[in-house]
Amino acid sequence: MRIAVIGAGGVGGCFGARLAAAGNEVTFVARGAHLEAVRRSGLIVHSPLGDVRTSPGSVVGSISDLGPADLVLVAVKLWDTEDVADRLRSSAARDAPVLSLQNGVHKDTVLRGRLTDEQVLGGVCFISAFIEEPGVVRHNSALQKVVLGPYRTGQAATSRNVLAAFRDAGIEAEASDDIERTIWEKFVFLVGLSATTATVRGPIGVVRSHEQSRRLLHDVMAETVAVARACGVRLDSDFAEDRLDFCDTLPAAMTSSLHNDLENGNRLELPWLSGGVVDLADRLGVPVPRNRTVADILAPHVLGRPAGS
Ligand SMILES: NC(=O)C1=CN([C@@H]2O[C@H](COP(=O)(O)OP(=O)(O)OC[C@H]3O[C@@H](n4cnc5c(N)ncnc54)[C@H](OP(=O)(O)O)[C@@H]3O)[C@@H](O)[C@H]2O)C=CC1
Ligand SMILES: CC(C)(CO)C(=O)C(=O)O
Repeated sequence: MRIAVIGAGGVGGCFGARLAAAGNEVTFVARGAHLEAVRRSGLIVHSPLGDVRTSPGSVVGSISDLGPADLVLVAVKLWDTEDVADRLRSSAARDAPVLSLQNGVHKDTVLRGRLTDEQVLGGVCFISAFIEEPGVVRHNSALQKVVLGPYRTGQAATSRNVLAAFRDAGIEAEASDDIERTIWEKFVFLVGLSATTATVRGPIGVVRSHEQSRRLLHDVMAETVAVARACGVRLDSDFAEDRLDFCDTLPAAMTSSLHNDLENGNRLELPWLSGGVVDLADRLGVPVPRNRTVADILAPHVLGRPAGS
């Protein structure tokens, strides 16, 4: 399969390198120092599942340099989604099925609005990975999973082919018959994990073992469930309790990419996490005081470490 991976960072780098190692013709789109390093030496992925190195020729510097593809994976941070969709629309890969592995409930709305409705599949991924230095991605744990599915019945065969490509590459991959709900299920958990680990500035082990931060985790997720239900997504009313039980099964040291980005002084995806919950809630008239407070506390950090801190 000819696979274009837009964004060769933690997510795109890990999944793209595994798909390449399985014999797919993978082309990464990268930029800056990362692009130069991958051009020189290939993309190196250090992983507890085994290290991988891609060939130096497998990267281009712009979406407009892509050739025709059988699948496009989108793995950029959420603020780059509009730009990626616009560039993709005028590239040689414009007709390929598109699967975004990004977080949140907004990304596919953006992609479906700017590309064709028929080409965008739904998906989420579960992994913890980041760019350690230009050309090098570090995969932190054995967790490496995708869940994907069609938004429309006409996409069923494509969705099955993409699922098979992931599985053939040794990646845990599940089919969802209600991908919108699956994306919201991950969102509820992710908003809770991100909000609490970033504001407590500690991993889930710390958050869940203190009464007040544990209640915060529950309440942030319960508010997100209420917003999902107001959007018409069929989540059970006690889904936050279910996710709290799930949080108790996680390794104590686990944290969120938002918390990592905060600690490293990077730009944050907050406007699409607790901030995104607040925006949706305001339109729907759902009270979300906990998410609003989290968004307010972290607001000074959204564009990176604030001057003077
Ligand atoms: N990291 C993780 O563990 C997880 C992340 N996710 C989600 O996956 C998405 C991607 O995150 P992550 O992999 O961490 O992001 P990274 O920042 O590690 O990687 C994104 C890469 O894409 C590059 N990029 C952005 N736009 C373009 C473009 N137009 N052309 C070429 N390269 C481009 C960025 O470059 P530059 O740095 O110059 O902007 C960066 O190198 C996010 O939505 C995140 O929430 C989901 C699960 C886990
Ligand atoms: C929760 C996790 C690690 C799961 O993939 C994630 O998506 C994130 O922190 O961005």
